[in-house]
Amino acid sequence: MNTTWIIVAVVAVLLLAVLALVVGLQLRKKRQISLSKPEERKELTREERSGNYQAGTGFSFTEAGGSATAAPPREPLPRETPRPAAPPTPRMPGVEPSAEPTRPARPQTPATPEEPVETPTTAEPQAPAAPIVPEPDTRPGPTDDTVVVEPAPVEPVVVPPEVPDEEVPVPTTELITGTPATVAPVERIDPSEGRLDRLRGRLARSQGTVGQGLLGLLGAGDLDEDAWEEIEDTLIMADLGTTVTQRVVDRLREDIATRQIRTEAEVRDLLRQALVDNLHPEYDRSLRALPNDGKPAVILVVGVNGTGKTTTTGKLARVLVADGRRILLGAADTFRAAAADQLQTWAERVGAEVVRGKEGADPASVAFDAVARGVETGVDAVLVDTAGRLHTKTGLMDELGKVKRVVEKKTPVDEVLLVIDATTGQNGLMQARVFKEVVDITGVVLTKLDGTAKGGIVFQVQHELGVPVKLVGLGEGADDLAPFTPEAFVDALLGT
Ligand SMILES: Nc1nc2c(ncn2[C@@H]2O[C@H](COP(=O)(O)OP(=O)(O)OP(=O)(O)O)[C@@H](O)[C@H]2O)c(=O)[nH]1
Repeated sequence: MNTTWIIVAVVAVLLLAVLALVVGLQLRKKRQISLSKPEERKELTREERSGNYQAGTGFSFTEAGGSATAAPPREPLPRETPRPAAPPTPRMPGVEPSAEPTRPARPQTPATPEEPVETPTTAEPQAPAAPIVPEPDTRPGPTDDTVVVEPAPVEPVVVPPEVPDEEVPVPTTELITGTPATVAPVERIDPSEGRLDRLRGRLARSQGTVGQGLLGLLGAGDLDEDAWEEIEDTLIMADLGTTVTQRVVDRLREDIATRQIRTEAEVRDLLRQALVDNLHPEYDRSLRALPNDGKPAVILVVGVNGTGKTTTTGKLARVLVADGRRILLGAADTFRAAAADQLQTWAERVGAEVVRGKEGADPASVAFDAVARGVETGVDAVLVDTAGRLHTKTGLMDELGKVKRVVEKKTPVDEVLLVIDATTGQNGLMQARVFKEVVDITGVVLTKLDGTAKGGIVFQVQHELGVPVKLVGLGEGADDLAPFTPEAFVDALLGT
């Protein structure tokens, strides 16, 4: 009897062990997702391999109006992205690509900038609280702080600042030369419409690492914990940051589990959608660059040294001129004379006036004069290029705040565009945080996307600050500026 019971017990234990083993194996299998490879993998075309940053849209400009404020508060991400309506197609003459403008050669050292000596932080900088002592001016002509330069200068006129305010520097003589009439552009400008199409391939390097890495992992077959960890690492390496990375991965895991996804193509679609949705396609990315109520739109271009502010200002001027707009450029970078020269070259090429200050002049004064001049001459937009400044230097950031406040004594600032160099990665986010606090940025221009294997900083800046990326720089060429669209960016990233 006893022996029988023992045999029964042993058999029962054995049965239980086998059962546990089977259940364990089933559970493990469930956690792994096997993707079936498509029967025949379609060979990518050359264009598809080359980055594919290709939205067929043009730039979107809207009327100026009211003070520049940051983007609308973030809302919860929609699960399905509604395709945004195509922005209105700008008026464009049929023109041909132009050559790149000549500019003074200078070393490109964004990380270690030629930075002005910081002004004292205790008091608001007074007129010319010059960071450097200007060289004695031996040139003939005006000795004042601000001049307007035109292709064909005429009789000088005196234009005093209109707003008596202690913060508005009151120069003794403010000399402005030139007439408001602009001349025809000296060169042809690339049409702005469909520009992304023509710039396809510039993100090839990004695609090479991020896109191929992710799709390689997702398409490899079993998606176990190790694979998900690798996917996370790839996203973090691409500068998406931990929060956005987690959101993307969680979303992917959930979708793959609940939607019975089994093919590589389906996973690719899910990845694309998760990335696009995390780029806030709902944000308004139009530029307030059109006049309102007879007053020009005012755009301030800010950022740290060497990110591409002057180049972006020049490129944007070209887009607006190509769109039939009259613009005026303000060279409020009074620290680096070459920057004002550079802007003047851009202005000459598009036939725009430029108001520039002498080296060491108060940038707020120059910016004010530029805007006053633009209002007086009835241009459509005034683009003010400011000096590069490290976000860590309080004095310089205070100076920038003053520039905006002073300009607003004359007319509201409609856009404050922060130019971020995409190659600087995480640092770009820190810059954005500080600049947003000081001047309430309304949009980001992400430059040098053509030269980086990352670019994921777009996700972080938008996610954390709620500020839309509005434009991207995709090269040094005069027309290598394009509107930012989330779908095109993700397609370029994934190489689809
Ligand atoms: N590859 C590439 N280079 C760019 C892009 N945008 C600007 N650059 C280059 O970056 C360098 C710096 O550009 P600038 O426009 O002088 O930069 P900045 O911010 O005005 O410089 P500071 O006035 O010194 O602060 C130049 O060599 C530009 O040609 C871009 O989108 N792609």
